[in-house]
Amino acid sequence: MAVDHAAAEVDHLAAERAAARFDVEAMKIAWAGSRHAVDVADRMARLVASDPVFRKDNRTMLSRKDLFKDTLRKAAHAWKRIVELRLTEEEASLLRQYVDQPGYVDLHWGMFVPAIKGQGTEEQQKKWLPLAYKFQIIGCYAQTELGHGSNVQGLETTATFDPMTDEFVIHSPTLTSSKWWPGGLGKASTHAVVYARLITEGKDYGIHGFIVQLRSLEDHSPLPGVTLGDIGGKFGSGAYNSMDNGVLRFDHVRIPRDQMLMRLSQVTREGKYVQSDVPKQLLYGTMVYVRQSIVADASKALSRAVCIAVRYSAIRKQFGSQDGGPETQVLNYRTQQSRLFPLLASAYAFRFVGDWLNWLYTDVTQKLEVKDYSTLQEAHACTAGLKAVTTSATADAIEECRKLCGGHGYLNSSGLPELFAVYVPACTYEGDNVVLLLQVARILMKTVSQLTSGKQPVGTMAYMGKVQHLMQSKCAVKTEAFEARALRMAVNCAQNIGQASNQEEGFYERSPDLLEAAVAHIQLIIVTKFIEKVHQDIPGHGVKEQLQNLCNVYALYTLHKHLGDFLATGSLTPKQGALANEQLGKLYAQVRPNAVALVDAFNYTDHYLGSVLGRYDGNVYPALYEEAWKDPLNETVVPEGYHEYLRPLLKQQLKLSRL
Ligand SMILES: CCCCCCCC/C=C\CCCC(=O)SCCNC(=O)CCNC(=O)[C@H](O)C(C)(C)COP(=O)(O)OP(=O)(O)OC[C@H]1O[C@@H](n2cnc3c(N)ncnc32)[C@H](O)[C@@H]1OP(=O)(O)O
Ligand SMILES: Cc1cc2nc3c(=O)[nH]c(=O)nc-3n(C[C@H](O)[C@H](O)[C@H](O)COP(=O)(O)OP(=O)(O)OC[C@H]3O[C@@H](n4cnc5c(N)ncnc54)[C@H](O)[C@@H]3O)c2cc1C
Repeated sequence: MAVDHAAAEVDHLAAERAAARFDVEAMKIAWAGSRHAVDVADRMARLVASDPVFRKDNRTMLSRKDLFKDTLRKAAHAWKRIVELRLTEEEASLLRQYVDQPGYVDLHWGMFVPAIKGQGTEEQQKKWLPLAYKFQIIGCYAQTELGHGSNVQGLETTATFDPMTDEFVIHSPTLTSSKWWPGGLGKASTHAVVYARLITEGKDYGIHGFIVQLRSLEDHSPLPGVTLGDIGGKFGSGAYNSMDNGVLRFDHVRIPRDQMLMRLSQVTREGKYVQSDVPKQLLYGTMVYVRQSIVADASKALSRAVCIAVRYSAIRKQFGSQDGGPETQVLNYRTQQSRLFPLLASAYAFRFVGDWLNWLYTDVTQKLEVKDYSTLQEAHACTAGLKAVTTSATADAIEECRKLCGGHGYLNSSGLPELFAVYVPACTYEGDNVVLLLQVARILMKTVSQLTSGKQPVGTMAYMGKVQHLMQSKCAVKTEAFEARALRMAVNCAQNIGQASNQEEGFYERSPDLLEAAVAHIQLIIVTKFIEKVHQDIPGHGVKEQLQNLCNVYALYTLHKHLGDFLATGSLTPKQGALANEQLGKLYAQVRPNAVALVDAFNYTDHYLGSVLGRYDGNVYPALYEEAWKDPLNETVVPEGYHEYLRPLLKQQLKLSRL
């Protein structure tokens, strides 16, 4: 009798869900942060999923032009719904997230508005923010240039004050000074916050922000002296190609003096440069804000990929059939578990560290308001380091999830190729990950150098104050091993740098080791924040136990992967390393029956997941089969080009064979 495999697969997910040993509804709350957060996210996700304008299953088949127009349409429709339904800021931001298509609105809300809020005076905020809030202007963040991105101090665009007219003259003096990359700039934005070298009274005062109008509010044409366009197609189909990353050149464009963002410093009517009594690093505040939100996004992207891979691994069967019975679910293979479960644990780890980072950011912002700058360095180190570590891990993990799904993972309909293509630039934008880790390393070296002077490190560096203990002990406790590893790596670097002829040369020579020391420090933060989370009161049957397991998986997997560091620094013995690996195997066995329910707790709709492999109902094979027929190539049975290229070839071969 023929077996209906498709029906059997659907039952399989039901069986997986029934086998879970914890309360999934309670885990949804632990993941989202509160009952309210679950409810509002659920409502917004369903609103988007049920609206045909937000359809995205055909996205990878659209031409660039159609894709961009589709993005404009979705953004306009989203705004219409936000206004009609009088959505709150929280609801509106979730709605945009679930629309799930990069576009100019991300930069408008994510960078243009925050830049004005952070760097504009109250008066400037009063003038510009209402326009931005009502979409009477569309803004982008124009910092990076063709020749300089990482090195912000190296930007070349100039803003020269003209006291005769009380204006700044914005100019692109070279090809390499062309603004290059800003999202939303290419086709949509009417305005930009432009970063340029401020020159007044013949002196260059370095990089400052200016609000510059780029396009007419009447017909969207570029204003005189402004040349701009899109920089061209990007990696992958669909993916980030919905975004109009742009190029922009200025030919002596004049703006009123009061369009310089003047919260951090001012230029007077006479052209005098006046520095406010705030640290100049606040110029980088928008980047700090976005870096912390990128950490939160890492857990979203990673959890989507993991959700697809876990559900599909429960459906997919290969080998192991006994007497014609069913084959083995690939999720039962130990290798599949050892590749997949650390990624599941990382999704939870990044979620919780992201929540903590959001708290830290809010705390720093409140302190800044009362001119307390004491935690600015901590905020910079944590946002930069966590952004780098979580995005690199997530990009690698999405690709691993694609491989975990075998051949079908390579199909666009699996959702994984597009997810990877959209996600991978996060390793570069908002600070190249290596450049950001080197910032963390600089702060680590500074902290180590201050240890001898008796200055007690604070915040996430506080563990370095236990230097005497951590440099000597063998570590029995997990966190202590992570602390010892991070501290010893940093101290080793500092000692090696100390032997160089000068500090900068030493830093340069030792930069590969410094990167690893920075990663070790950041991984310690992630492990610590996960442990702190599981020590909290977490309601719901079995929820705390599951999170404890995942926390152990994350810590032991990280330890296993970086065992070389732990052994080389003497933070663990080889025997401890082997025991940790043994323990990891046992933990995977505990995760196994709960895996499907643990990804259900992310509470993603099929629309948001965008994957035939990750469908909630597990009905993978009929969906894959159906999806294939939707490809434009299948619109005709005989392909276009047959008469031109295939038929003559085949006829020719036929003639030759008759000879
Ligand atoms: C919810 C909404 C989210 C929406 C998000 C939408 C996502 C859309 C997708 C993509 C958007 C992408 C946008 C972009 O990419 S915008 C461009 C981003 N560009 C960068 O990130 C550039 C990276 N480079 C830098 O940040 C800097 O150049 C630098 C690497 C930090 C070096 O700067 P600089 O040369 O000035 O500084 P030094 O290294 O000499 O350091 C001097 C001291 O300053 C301290 N420092 C540096 N940065 C900061 C900071 N951000 N905050 C606080 N302090 C900082 C540094 O530690 C030094 O301190 P010291 O005490 O030693 O003097
Ligand atoms: C999709 C996307 C969207 C973007 N959106 C915006 C936007 O909206 N607005 C905006 O202003 N910009 C935007 N950017 C630009 C982005 O911020 C920069 O690309 C990023 O900061 C990296 O800078 P870079 O391109 O100059 O890289 P580079 O610095 O040229 O990096 C090249 C290589 O050099 C290495 N490197 C650089 N400096 C050092 C160093 N000191 N030590 C060791 N190695 C080093 C890097 O690790 C990297 O391997 C976007 C970029 C992308 C890809």
